[in-house]
Amino acid sequence: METIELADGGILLYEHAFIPPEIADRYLASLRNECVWEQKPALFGHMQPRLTASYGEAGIVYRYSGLDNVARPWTDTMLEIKNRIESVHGKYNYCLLNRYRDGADSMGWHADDEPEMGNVIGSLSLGATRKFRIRHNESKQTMSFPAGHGTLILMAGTMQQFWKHHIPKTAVKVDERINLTFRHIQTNP
Ligand SMILES: O=C(O)CCC(=O)C(=O)O
Ligand SMILES: [Fe+2]
Repeated sequence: METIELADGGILLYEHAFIPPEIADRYLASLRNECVWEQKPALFGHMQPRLTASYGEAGIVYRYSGLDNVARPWTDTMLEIKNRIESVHGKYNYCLLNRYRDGADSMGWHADDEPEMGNVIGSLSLGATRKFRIRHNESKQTMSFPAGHGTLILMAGTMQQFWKHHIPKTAVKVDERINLTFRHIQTNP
């Protein structure tokens, strides 16, 4: 595990082959089949350029960009992945999954900085390798990390306050990629 200390207290932990390839193959196949994948609306009448799915503990709703994402119950595959990531860092009650069907699917620059969200996000990538890019809000310093089959990226510290991240489109012909972001969403008492 590589620890990258970012400007202004952001922390990024990176491990390229966190999950061995045979196990990552099994996770990818299971998640493609067992998740309920949806394409959700984005701003200005567009649709998000990817598919998503929401899983977690009962009663968790993750709101972002005006969308309510109600968690479906954890699957066995997700619980297995969650345990592996928690053994490194963090404690999670929700997972947002993103499925990038090809190089035209992407995720724009954003921070996961909703007030109810914990500062630790555990992100596992499966399938095609895509670039995970981060950029400092003020200095615009940019870094790029290859997110491959079994790569773990943990975002922690103040990263969501001072940095944004995204998955750019690519003109290179790439296969499908599934990413899981495990989060901790605070519930109202
Ligand atoms: O696909 C990725 O690696 C990034 C996903 C992400 O940033 C998010 O779900 O908030
Ligand atoms: Fe994100």
